[in-house]
Amino acid sequence: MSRPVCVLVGSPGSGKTTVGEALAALLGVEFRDTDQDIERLAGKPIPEIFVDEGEAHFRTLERAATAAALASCAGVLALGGGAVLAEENRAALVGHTVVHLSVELPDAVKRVGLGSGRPLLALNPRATLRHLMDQRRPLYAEVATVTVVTDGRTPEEIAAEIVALLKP
Ligand SMILES: Nc1ncnc2c1ncn2[C@@H]1O[C@H](COP(=O)(O)OP(=O)(O)OP(=O)(O)O)[C@@H](O)[C@H]1O
Ligand SMILES: O=C(O)C1=C[C@@H](O)[C@@H](O)[C@H](O)C1
Ligand SMILES: [Mg+2]
Repeated sequence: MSRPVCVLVGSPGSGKTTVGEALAALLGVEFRDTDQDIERLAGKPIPEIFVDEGEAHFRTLERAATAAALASCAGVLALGGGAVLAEENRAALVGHTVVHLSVELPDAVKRVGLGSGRPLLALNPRATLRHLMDQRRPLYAEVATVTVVTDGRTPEEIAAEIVALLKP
């Protein structure tokens, strides 16, 4: 059993993967991302899991991936944007250092763009993102031990702020 140095949560486009990689490099620790774990185990990209098996099945895989990563990651761990929806995942985060990367709609829309790879945002990304963010904001706040604002800032600036926050 090991525990992550910190766990990153936040909306799609908040920068969990990008900031997480930069943060792990600064700290000299491994970077782990449950979305990548799920894709590796399933042998296909997340959009294909949504199409072939549906969102409920993806959420089942996500609960298992979250529990496994919390128990085995000793570095920086990024969770999926929707992981906080599950009470089981929120309960599993108690006692961990959880950093909420906050982002407001304009920056989130710019970052997510019209790119592929985010099945929930395939239709009407702006309205869907607004709805997801309104629904999840209280859940990110519930699990977070610290919130870091990301709007208008580079991933490197954000990672450096987190390093400072993690110092005892
Ligand atoms: N602070 C930032 N400033 C500008 N662009 C950023 C910033 N953070 C991330 N990005 C860009 O936004 C896009 C989304 O970032 P990223 O994939 O890291 O988000 P995420 O939180 O991991 O999303 P998801 O929940 O979908 O996995 C990427 O193209 C990334 O380069
Ligand atoms: O916001 C969400 O619900 C998701 C975010 C991504 O990280 C992936 O976990 C998946 O595309 C679902
Ligand atoms: Mg990501």
